[in-house]
Amino acid sequence: MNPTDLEFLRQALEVARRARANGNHPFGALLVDAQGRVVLEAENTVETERDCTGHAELNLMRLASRCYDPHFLATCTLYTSTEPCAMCSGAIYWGNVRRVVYALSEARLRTLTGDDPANPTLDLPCREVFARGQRPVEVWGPALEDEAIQVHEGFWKPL
Ligand SMILES: Nc1nc2[nH]cnc2c(=O)[nH]1
Repeated sequence: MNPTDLEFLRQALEVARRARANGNHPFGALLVDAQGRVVLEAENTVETERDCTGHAELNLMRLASRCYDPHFLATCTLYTSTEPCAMCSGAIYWGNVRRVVYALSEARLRTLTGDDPANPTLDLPCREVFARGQRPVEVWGPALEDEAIQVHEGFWKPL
């Protein structure tokens, strides 16, 4: 990880703040090419689209595979405000993105969401999902967790 990675992670936290302001869960993701250009960004849309698969990273990968070919995607980095869940890790893998940088870990997210039925955390580290694939995906994180937690402050309502 380098200082540029931290800048892009902070941008992903901004996207997560926007998702929350737009009535969704506080998650956001960015796709950045090898020249350091942000080529796509996506918010979580679970509430407004009434779509249980509307996670930020899955929305990003759906767009990415429509807009770009897999050779290009292999040169990009996906930045996300929270570690990708198992579902999103699958989408990242199938889409051929080879580098992921995340802020908040899934395990730390679980300490915030507790037993809130809106987020029954699937606590499976993305590294474990990627390790089962046939092609490597480099993963960096957690990073900036204290900043990442702020985006979730007061959002989740554990029973
Ligand atoms: N990383 C991530 N985790 C989630 N858990 C629930 N929704 C999301 C999402 O959009 N992104």
